[in-house]
Amino acid sequence: MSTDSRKIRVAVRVRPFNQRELEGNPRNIIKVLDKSTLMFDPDEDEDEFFFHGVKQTHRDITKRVKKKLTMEYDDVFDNTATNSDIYEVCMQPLVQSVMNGYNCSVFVYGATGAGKTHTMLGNEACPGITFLTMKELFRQIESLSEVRKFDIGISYLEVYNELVMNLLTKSGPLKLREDSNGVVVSGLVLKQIHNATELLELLALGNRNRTQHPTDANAESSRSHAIFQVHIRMVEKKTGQKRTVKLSMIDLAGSERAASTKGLGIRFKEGANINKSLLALGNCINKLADGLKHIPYRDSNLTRILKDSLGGNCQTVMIANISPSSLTYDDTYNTLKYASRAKKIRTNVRQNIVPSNVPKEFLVKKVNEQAEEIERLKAKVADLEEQLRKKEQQPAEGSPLALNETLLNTWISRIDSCYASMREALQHLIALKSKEKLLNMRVKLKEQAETIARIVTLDGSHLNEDIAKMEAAIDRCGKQVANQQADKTRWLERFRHSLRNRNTLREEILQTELATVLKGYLSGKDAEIEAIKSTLYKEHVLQMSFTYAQENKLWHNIMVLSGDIIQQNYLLLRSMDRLDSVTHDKLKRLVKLNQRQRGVTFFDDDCQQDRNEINLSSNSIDDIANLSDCSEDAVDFSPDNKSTLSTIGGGALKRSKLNDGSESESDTCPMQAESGTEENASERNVFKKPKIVGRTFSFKTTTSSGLTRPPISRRTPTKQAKPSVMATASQRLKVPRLVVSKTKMAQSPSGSAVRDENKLNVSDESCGIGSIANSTFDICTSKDSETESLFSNVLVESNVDPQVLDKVLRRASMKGGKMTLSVSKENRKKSPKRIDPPVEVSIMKTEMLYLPAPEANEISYYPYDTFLANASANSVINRYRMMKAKDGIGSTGGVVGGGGGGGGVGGSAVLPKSITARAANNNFDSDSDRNRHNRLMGIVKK
Ligand SMILES: Nc1ncnc2c1ncn2[C@@H]1O[C@H](COP(=O)(O)OP(=O)(O)OP(=O)(O)O)[C@@H](O)[C@H]1O
Repeated sequence: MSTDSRKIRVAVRVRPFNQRELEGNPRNIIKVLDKSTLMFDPDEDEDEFFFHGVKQTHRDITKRVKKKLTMEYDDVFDNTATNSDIYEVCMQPLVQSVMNGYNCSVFVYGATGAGKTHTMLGNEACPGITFLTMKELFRQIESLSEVRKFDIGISYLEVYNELVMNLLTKSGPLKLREDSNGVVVSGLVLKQIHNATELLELLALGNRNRTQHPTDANAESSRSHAIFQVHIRMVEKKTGQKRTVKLSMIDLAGSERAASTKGLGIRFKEGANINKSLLALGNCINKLADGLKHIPYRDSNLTRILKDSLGGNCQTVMIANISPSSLTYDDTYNTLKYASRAKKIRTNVRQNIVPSNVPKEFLVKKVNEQAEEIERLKAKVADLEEQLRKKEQQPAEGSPLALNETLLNTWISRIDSCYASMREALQHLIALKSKEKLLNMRVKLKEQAETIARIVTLDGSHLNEDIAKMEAAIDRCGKQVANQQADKTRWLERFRHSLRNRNTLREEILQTELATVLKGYLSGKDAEIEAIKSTLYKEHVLQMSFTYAQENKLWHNIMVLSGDIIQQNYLLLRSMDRLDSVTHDKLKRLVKLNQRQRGVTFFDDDCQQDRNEINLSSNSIDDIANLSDCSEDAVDFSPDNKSTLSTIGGGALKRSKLNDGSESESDTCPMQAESGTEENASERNVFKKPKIVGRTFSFKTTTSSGLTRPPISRRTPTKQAKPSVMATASQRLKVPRLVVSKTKMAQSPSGSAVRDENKLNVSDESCGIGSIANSTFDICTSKDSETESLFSNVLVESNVDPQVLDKVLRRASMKGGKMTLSVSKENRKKSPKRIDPPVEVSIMKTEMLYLPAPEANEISYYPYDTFLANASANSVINRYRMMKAKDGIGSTGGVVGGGGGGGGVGGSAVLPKSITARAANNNFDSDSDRNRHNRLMGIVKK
């Protein structure tokens, strides 16, 4: 139901001079200028006056100065206008509104004898607007009778001396009350009419009952306010929609001053009441015109009845009747002023639709339709808002930001394509290497089997045949390896080519203004490559482990069967007393070997050379399983690259099984091949597997050149006060170290005592495994919480029986900067009390945790997830926009959060600033904060 705000339509009707006025030769004070304008108190038309033939222009100073007020209204009717004219202009539109369901009202205002009743009721020859309106109303009702059902009831009231009377029944006074529909006259019974003729009869009846007294101004002066109301109820036959409307036609009593009526006694009193109600009406009109909220409708019964018409849900027309005679100068002037004020009043009009008789189904349907409409509009609004938001976010075409984004997208697609080709080459290369390693391992295992087959044969009849089969299988493996060499070389070349492209691209990017943003993206791409590599390594190791496990199972069965046969033969020979000393010795050695396998094996220094030989052999099982020679580490961690673009920690740690750092494979690592200068190689950080000195638990860092590297603790911003240490640290890979809490003198191969703080001396052979158990080692000499976190996930490898080792590992714990390896009493009982040769234990895996590098040339390590999240082109663009917004682009340190190393890893910008900042200060509120930080920053080295 729409509500419309409309002004009151104000018309002014000027009646002709009546007989009395004409007799008094009055002056015309109204000059109608056009259909909406009149002039009040115009100049008089004067005859030209000539004196001695000369026109006299001087004014008659005895005459009053005229007001000459030009006033504008909606309609102005001069003295020639008929009631029909008034009806057509003012009332016909109202009739249409009534039929559309709007309340309407019209009231005539003016001094006594101004023509109000004439306008409203007229006479037989000239019917008033009430009759004409009702006639038209009935005509329209007739034409709509097919689709609507109408009920029409009328009431005719008068307000006389503040009393409300029913003119049709001459009963009263009636009381007024207000309900939701507005002001209602209590006990008012509507008279039903069916045509305009019936109306005329009722109007005549009502007028006869109306209080009238002759005044000086009007012989038939109406001394009351007459209110004629038509109540129409319309019901749509099809839908049941109901409308109830009210048309009010009000003939007000004369607004003249009491003096003009020259009334005395009762006349004076009624005049005072008339003026009181009209004064209240005037107040209401004034306040409504001023837009005030409180309107004093209750000041009089007239204003209470007119409340709807003036300020409610009603289309209202006010017809101000005036006399042109100068005799009513003041009354006319007041009427015009009121009319002008009333022009400013606005009413809120709405259709009075009451769907009370509508079927329920229809209402449900309507409600559903409207609910759908609301949802549709809501979705549309949301859609439009989203479009608007996007549009606002989009940089204007041609703006520097838009241009830079175009450039950024170009760079991103170049980077994507470069890394895609690198990824493809890497995947093929690693797959080929993995296959080659697997084949080599099979060859090795078959050779071992061949050796055993030559020994374990029943009569030698099938030996040659079996050996030939094995040889053929070995040959086939060898051929497969040879066949894929060409492929391997091709993919290696492509990989190297893509690496060169990447390096060139990096150099180019560094020259651009977008370097700061793109460095982070590049790092993310490096992380992707690293992640792919890790996945492929994992698959390779799983495959190798499976093959190895199958082989072990076979060997286990062979050993069980062999042991059974040997036992039986031994007992047989002994019972026959045929056991010679040589066989007996062999059996004793076998038993001893078997015992050693169950216990812990210690290697003497004498074994070191053999061990090295094993490790150096490209055919060793360990080496075959190791794919680390496909690593890109050497490239990423060369000093040169540190100063440009750092990569993530995939290459942070390279563990070599070689003491001298040389590669065991004939084909060098592709990554190393790119940047593998000798100098770089010497700087490469290699976790060297420890030399075994007695029962030494050793762990130290060396360079590949064999030089012992000074222990490097993780650099943190809090250590920036030590520039000498930091300068070294920033150039090198940060490697944690274990330091023995009570350093003992280790035995060198030559027997001389060597002090090595990086080794844990457990040479007390009386302890055996028990010495490892419950041992506590300090983590780094300078204990600090950060170094501790470096070792938060330590795995230990040993030559101890895997089952025992496993039990030890399960009890390896870290607490307060100490690492404790412990076995339960139960396990210790099972373990041999004394073990010879010595235990070899080395750190296999640690969880390496690094903080972001605070300086441009620092290497930083970030978790894959962080980089992968950062690797999307969108995120780069978003970051770029963010930076642009902060005006930080182009500045070296503007992007990077925390340490602010612009030349470092841009990826750190994705870290929560609070964390990086606190990390930079090494200032964590709690352990959980530190752990959270470590999780964000950590990389598990595998
Ligand atoms: N436009 C008109 N044309 C011809 N005669 C008119 C016109 N207006 C009024 N008259 C005549 O003027 C006389 C007074 O008019 P009317 O009774 O309508 O005045 P009124 O404003 O109703 O006065 P009151 O307030 O005292 O009732 C009537 O005889 C009426 O016929």
